[in-house]
Amino acid sequence: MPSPTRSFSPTRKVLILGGGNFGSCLADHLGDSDHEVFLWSRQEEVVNTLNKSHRNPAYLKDHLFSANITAVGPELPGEDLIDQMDVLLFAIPTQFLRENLTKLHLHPDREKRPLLIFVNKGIEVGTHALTLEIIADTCGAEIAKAATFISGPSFAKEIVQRQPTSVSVASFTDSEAQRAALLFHQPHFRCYTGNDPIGLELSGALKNVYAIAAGAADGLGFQNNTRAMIITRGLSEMTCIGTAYGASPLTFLGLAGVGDLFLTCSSPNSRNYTVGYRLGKGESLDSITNTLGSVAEGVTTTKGLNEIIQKLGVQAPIATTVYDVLYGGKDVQTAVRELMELPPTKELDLPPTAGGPAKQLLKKLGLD
Ligand SMILES: NC(=O)C1=CN([C@@H]2O[C@H](COP(=O)(O)OP(=O)(O)OC[C@H]3O[C@@H](n4cnc5c(N)ncnc54)[C@H](O)[C@@H]3O)[C@@H](O)[C@H]2O)C=CC1
Ligand SMILES: O=C(CO)COP(=O)(O)O
Repeated sequence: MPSPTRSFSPTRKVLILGGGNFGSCLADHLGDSDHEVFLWSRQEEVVNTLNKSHRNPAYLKDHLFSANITAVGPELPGEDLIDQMDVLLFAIPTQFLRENLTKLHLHPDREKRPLLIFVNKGIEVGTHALTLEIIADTCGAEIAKAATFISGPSFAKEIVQRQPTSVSVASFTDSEAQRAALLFHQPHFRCYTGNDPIGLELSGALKNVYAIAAGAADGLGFQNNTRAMIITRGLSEMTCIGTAYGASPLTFLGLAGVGDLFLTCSSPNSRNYTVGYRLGKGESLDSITNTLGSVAEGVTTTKGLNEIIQKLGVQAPIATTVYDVLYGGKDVQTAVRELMELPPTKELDLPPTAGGPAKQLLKKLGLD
């Protein structure tokens, strides 16, 4: 039974960039809490239909959206709208974030610019940058330091039905994480704050790769033992990669880590799991991505992650195998057999934390 909404934050003007499943869902969530919400979509039909009938014709089609949402687009909003906003929330897939951030003009002075929140879960192809680094490159270190990230087990489809849900909210700037948490916090949507945005970002991006593996195992017809193995060994790999990167290993035990890993590895509602499932059934990657109708960040993240794994020199056999299946022409059956034939190893062998890519990123942000 959904609980009533309560405002933990005064009414805010919020612009959400990205009118897909998650952007629309969060617009609805904030509209329901009486915030004044603007939702940017680059799809004209989405803008017109949302404004006319509070329906999104492309995503979450069955849902009647909050009347507190005004859709804008298809052009990216200009300073006239942005300057009025208290909050900007980015729900744009990671591969398109840089091109959009480059076009926005944000005031470097904290008092003169909105709170910035990012909810995408991926690693940029080519640069293998996290979102923090994309923000630093496009908007500068001061803005990246104050950016806030939300991640955790949260299917859009279930949030709009007000099913009890919890997420992690992280920023290097505690006050910004608190503000974002209060904005979203509701009796049916709990927010927990933290100060390891690098670990939180890695958690959200990496779990998508393991969701592809779990889906593939289910598609091949394997059952519960196999899925539990992939989730647990996936968590171990995520923690090792994250620790070598310079994140806190504890972050991977939170909602953004094991919470979201568990969710997306066990549900056909996950696009990443679905990609894996269809691969396991023998379909080609091109055919799957051309017909999925929505983004599966794990497909591109697998590429960037593979480069990160090579650079860090950590052992991550499941992630490496997903890369070989997606991009190396390895068939799924052979991939499973080869993984199972690996010699025994220690269950958890955490690498040292010092000196990973996080150190360079912190230096770039002036936080070293
Ligand atoms: N759907 C979900 O339940 C959740 C999604 N996320 C994350 O949120 C992000 C967005 O995901 P969804 O909304 O689900 O994806 P989606 O596939 O439903 O929608 C993608 C949106 O991106 C827009 N888009 C495509 N190309 C673009 C470009 N060049 N510039 C700007 N916008 C562009 C599309 O028009 C569409 O509005 C992803 O990183 C995803 O991992 C995070 C938590 C939950
Ligand atoms: O991240 C998600 C829920 O937390 C959504 O997962 P998918 O992108 O795999 O659908």
